[in-house]
Amino acid sequence: RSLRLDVVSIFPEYLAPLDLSLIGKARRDGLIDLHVHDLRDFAHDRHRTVDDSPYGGGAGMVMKPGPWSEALGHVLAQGSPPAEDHQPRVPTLIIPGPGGEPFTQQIARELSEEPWLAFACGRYEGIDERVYEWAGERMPVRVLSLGDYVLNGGEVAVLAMVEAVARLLPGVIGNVESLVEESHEDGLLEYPVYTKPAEWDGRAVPDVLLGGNHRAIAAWRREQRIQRTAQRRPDLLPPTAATSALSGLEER
Ligand SMILES: Oc1ccccc1-c1ccno1
Repeated sequence: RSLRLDVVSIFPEYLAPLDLSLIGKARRDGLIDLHVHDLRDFAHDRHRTVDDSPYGGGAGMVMKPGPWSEALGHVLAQGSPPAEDHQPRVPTLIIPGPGGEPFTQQIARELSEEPWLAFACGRYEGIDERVYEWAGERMPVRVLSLGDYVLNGGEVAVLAMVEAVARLLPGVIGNVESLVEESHEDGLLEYPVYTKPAEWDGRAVPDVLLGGNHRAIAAWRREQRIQRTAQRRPDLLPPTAATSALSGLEER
């Protein structure tokens, strides 16, 4: 199964890291087909203008609708005529933004099932609202946020989302078992990990991990995940589990 990715940005070189390491190998292996488009190629005035001052006043600049509709129209055109292997003719468009739905591992899993994703990287104070309407009439659109903080643009968010999605594709990650016991895979944070030497800086590795009792190791790791989640991310635990896990901590 291969994933087609289209990214539209005024800083296409920002997406260069996608050529490296895992994603780069996945591209060379044909698992990912990445196309980065420069939004300015779709701004036809002499200065290739992509932004202008906001109606209603206010600070900053807003990205103009025209170039976006041309760029996204160009992306859509890559899907017709219908691909011979019955790929859907439209991508799911992801628009990163601070006001979006929180991007989670669950959403990464959903997106990794899609054959075609497009990403629109907004800069400045955002993209003219009519672009969201225009796009929503032509393809599924999801506005997603990496977290509750402000970036200068969507490129960093796209790098993170593409990595989170691509690593779930079969064949991108070598050992698939590492995909199972990681943070957020089943709603819990990951357990602490150790490697040689068995004693370092006067600090020992928990005895249970040095023995061969795999049942005891699995139980210890499960307990660590629950405790660590209760300490750092009680919001991930159902209320009763959070308090009982924490009360277990207080007694120690
Ligand atoms: O702050 C942003 C500006 C543009 C595009 C995305 C973001 C953002 C912030 C958090 N997640 O995405």
